[in-house]
Amino acid sequence: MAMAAAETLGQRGACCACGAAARTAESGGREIIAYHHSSTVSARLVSRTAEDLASGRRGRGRLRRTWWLESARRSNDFPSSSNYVISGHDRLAFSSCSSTTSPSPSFLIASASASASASASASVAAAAAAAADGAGAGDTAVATPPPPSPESGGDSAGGGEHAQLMDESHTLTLDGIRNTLIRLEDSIIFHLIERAQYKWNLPTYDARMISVPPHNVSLLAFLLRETERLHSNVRRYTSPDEHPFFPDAIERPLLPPLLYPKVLCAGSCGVNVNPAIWKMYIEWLVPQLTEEGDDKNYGSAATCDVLCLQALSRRIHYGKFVAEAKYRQAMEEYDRLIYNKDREGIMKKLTVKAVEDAVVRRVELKARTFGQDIFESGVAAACDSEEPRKIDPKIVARLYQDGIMPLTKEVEVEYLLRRLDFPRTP
Ligand SMILES: C=C(O[C@@H]1C=C(C(=O)O)C=C[C@H]1O)C(=O)O
Repeated sequence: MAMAAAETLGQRGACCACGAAARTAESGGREIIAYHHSSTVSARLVSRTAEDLASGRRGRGRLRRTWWLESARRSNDFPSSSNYVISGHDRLAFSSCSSTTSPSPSFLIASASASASASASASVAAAAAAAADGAGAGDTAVATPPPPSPESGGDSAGGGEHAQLMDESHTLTLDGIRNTLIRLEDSIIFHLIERAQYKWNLPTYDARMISVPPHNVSLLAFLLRETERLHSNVRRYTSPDEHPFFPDAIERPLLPPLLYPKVLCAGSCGVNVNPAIWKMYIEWLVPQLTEEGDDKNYGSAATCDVLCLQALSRRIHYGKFVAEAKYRQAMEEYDRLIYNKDREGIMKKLTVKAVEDAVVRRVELKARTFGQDIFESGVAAACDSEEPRKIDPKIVARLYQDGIMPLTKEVEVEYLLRRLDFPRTP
């Protein structure tokens, strides 16, 4: 079927997945990204200007149309000049590969010329990311503007070469990612212990009690926003595991861009559950964690809050890497669930109850251990004693059980639902 549609377009190209012959049509400033992908084949048309394509610059790509070949076959709705008017500025690529067992997720890009393929790959991924933003997101998953693109690095102050980080995408393993999550537990618990030394200090969170100009927001919102703005200057939010709470505050980095290995699919930057993390933290966690009342240490409390929120966000959005690793282990099955938009089925498939139980047991023990005093004699209170701790271990266990893990899984699901629309950049 793919071949038939490709022949309708009547042009030539090559499938980067398996080297099979492919068909493309090209004539200018728009492009269709086509890819075959395990059991599904799809084609996407993303509009970009001819100038953007020619310069390899990231344009404001706009998703025009997606064809799913499996459903297209049923409805006779093939991407052809009869159901989409291919203008003089359209470029189309369409994989003719009929394989249903591609070795890895991949896609085919119609580049302006064969020699431009490398930069075109990057810019098409950027266009796809931009299209993801335009598509919007669900209740908890809020679209974040993609970080300033490495391709546009010439504008950064400081100049210099793009630094290419080691490409470790091929070593992405679930065990490796789980180890990172375990290490992040330590950071979260230590930050919570720091915050717990101050009282609740409600005025820190209520703009009616302390309102900071110019946006007249709460003290915490002000401090976090300004922290993010400052950190964006040193390219914090160009890292795929960092997500801002205030995307509108992000500025262009002063440092030249780092080129991160492309591990996640291009649409992943559209998944940002920080609004839900913020709500959970302020409305549930802080009141549980702290002693009720007001000790006037609003600035100190807010400083701790910033570190807690950033650590929570990092851990929860690591779900994208978890999802990618899980996807690579069972592509065919996930493809089917994603294709059917089976949110519940995806959630069921990625949930590992035994791992979750172990996480809850471990974080409770860590909180019990880290939250005790070490005496000069070097003898700490016995781990299982009921000596008061700097933090209630049961609250940390509940935080993971009812907050962190459900949100991590929400990120995993949202990421996977975008996984076929935006394949991993090769
Ligand atoms: C993160 C994973 O995915 C899910 C989420 C978990 C978590 O947030 O800790 C634990 C197990 C899974 O249900 C994983 O499998 O490790």
